[in-house]
Amino acid sequence: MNARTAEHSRTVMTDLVLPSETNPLNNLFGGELLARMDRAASISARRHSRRIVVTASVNHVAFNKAVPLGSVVTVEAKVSRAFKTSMEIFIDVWVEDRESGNRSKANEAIYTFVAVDETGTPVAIPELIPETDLEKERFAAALRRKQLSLLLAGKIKPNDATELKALFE
Ligand SMILES: CC(=O)SCCNC(=O)CCNC(=O)[C@H](O)C(C)(C)COP(=O)(O)OP(=O)(O)OC[C@H]1O[C@@H](n2cnc3c(N)ncnc32)[C@H](O)[C@@H]1OP(=O)(O)O
Repeated sequence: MNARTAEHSRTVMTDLVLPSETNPLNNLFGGELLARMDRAASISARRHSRRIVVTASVNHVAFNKAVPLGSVVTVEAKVSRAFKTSMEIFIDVWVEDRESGNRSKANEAIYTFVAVDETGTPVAIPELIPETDLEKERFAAALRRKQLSLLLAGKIKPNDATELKALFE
């Protein structure tokens, strides 16, 4: 299986914030943003693996900045590391200023997707090659995040979270 670059999986989705997608403060509803991020991450995971992919976990979400009604929102997803059958996807959310056109970072999230066959059984995926400094940084920390997610889900024992333990040694 040929390794693929992180850039190969880059997925960019740009859309408006409509009235039906806002909360009582007229800002984008959190669940709507989660759905947009899930869609972009799913396409990104599919581009890397060329397989059916399912969301296994939402590892991290930060709603740092409210996104007002009418905003132009860009969701950018990229695979940050591929393991055996699972992939970590980093999602950056940008909002475009109407007058200047400048983009500012509003939110970010990290999702885990698993590639599966037609019966839903996990299948092996290609390795990921990080190229830029940011891609390399995210790649390096991904194993630690995977162990944290598995630990919180009760799927590994604390002793098996070697990367996490190393932080405290
Ligand atoms: C596109 C969509 O939105 S689909 C809708 C939402 N998602 C779903 O319906 C998925 C439902 N869940 C499932 O089908 C299963 O739980 C799966 C396929 C995600 C995992 O199946 P499991 O039987 O747990 O498989 P298994 O234990 O072999 O894990 C598969 C991989 O997922 C990883 N994984 C499983 N759970 C987690 C988790 N909570 N956090 C991080 N990684 C996880 C495992 O570490 C393993 O990774 P690796 O092979 O790269 O080392």
